[in-house]
Amino acid sequence: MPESPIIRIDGVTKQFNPGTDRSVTALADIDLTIAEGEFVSLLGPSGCGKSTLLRIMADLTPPTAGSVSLNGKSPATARRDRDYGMVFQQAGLFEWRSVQRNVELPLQVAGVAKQERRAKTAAMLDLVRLPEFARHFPWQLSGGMQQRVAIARALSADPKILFMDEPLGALDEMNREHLQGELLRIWSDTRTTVVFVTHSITEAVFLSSRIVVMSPRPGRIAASIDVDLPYPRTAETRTLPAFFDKITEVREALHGMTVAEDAA
Ligand SMILES: Nc1ncnc2c1ncn2[C@@H]1O[C@H](COP(=O)(O)OP(=O)(O)OP(=O)(O)O)[C@@H](O)[C@H]1O
Repeated sequence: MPESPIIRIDGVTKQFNPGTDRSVTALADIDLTIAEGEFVSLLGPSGCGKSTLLRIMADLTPPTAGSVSLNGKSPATARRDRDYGMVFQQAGLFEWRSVQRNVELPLQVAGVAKQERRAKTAAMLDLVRLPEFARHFPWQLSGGMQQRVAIARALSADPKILFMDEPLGALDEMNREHLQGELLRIWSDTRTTVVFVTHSITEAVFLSSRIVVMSPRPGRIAASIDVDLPYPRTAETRTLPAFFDKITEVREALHGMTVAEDAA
């Protein structure tokens, strides 16, 4: 366990609509620590609470019990200090703003002067390899390019942490694999800590330094699996026996848990 984790989750439980007949316990007793610079994927069956856990970390919904600390602060303070950025399945760009003006929006909200905003935005568009699209509008870009803009926007204020909720889930397979490679390059350039929600075992193994496997509802942590494949990972990584072995190990962790639940 990391000594001074950048993310610390202690005893988090989440109940929706408590005390009503629509009450749902989405998460139970989650303890998790994540060290600076890790790339951690949350993996588990649909409805196990992956998004809910991410949303609790990102101060989008409060836990019913337990606590979260980000960079030593409460999620609300970390949000104010722009310690984290967030990317969702839909890029969520503002259609009436150019790419440049989408990316600079968090800096504008933070009151950063125009010249500095423009310089930072240019650097971010270089990072995601879209420098020539600064003046385009979102509708002029492919889905994959829109997601790159969303990543540039999430990183524009230099957050220490990047929360990603199935950010590549809407892309076709080829685009998705390409963006996985790009995401690892961006992660290695920025050294941001990434927490990534996905349904895909292959995606989790390719990207992550560690995979946290969650059990069906109520979501609990069933396993934490280190992915010791060396970085940088490339198309060749996908052909290695060690890659397939890790996929099998993760699949068995998921399957074992499902069988145990079925037997219960
Ligand atoms: N706002 C809400 N009100 C009531 N129940 C909710 C709410 N949000 C989520 N839930 C329930 O909490 C459980 C966990 O949902 P969550 O979206 O976190 O799961 P998930 O693992 O991310 O699922 P998926 O992989 O399908 O996106 C589900 O049973 C869901 O129906």
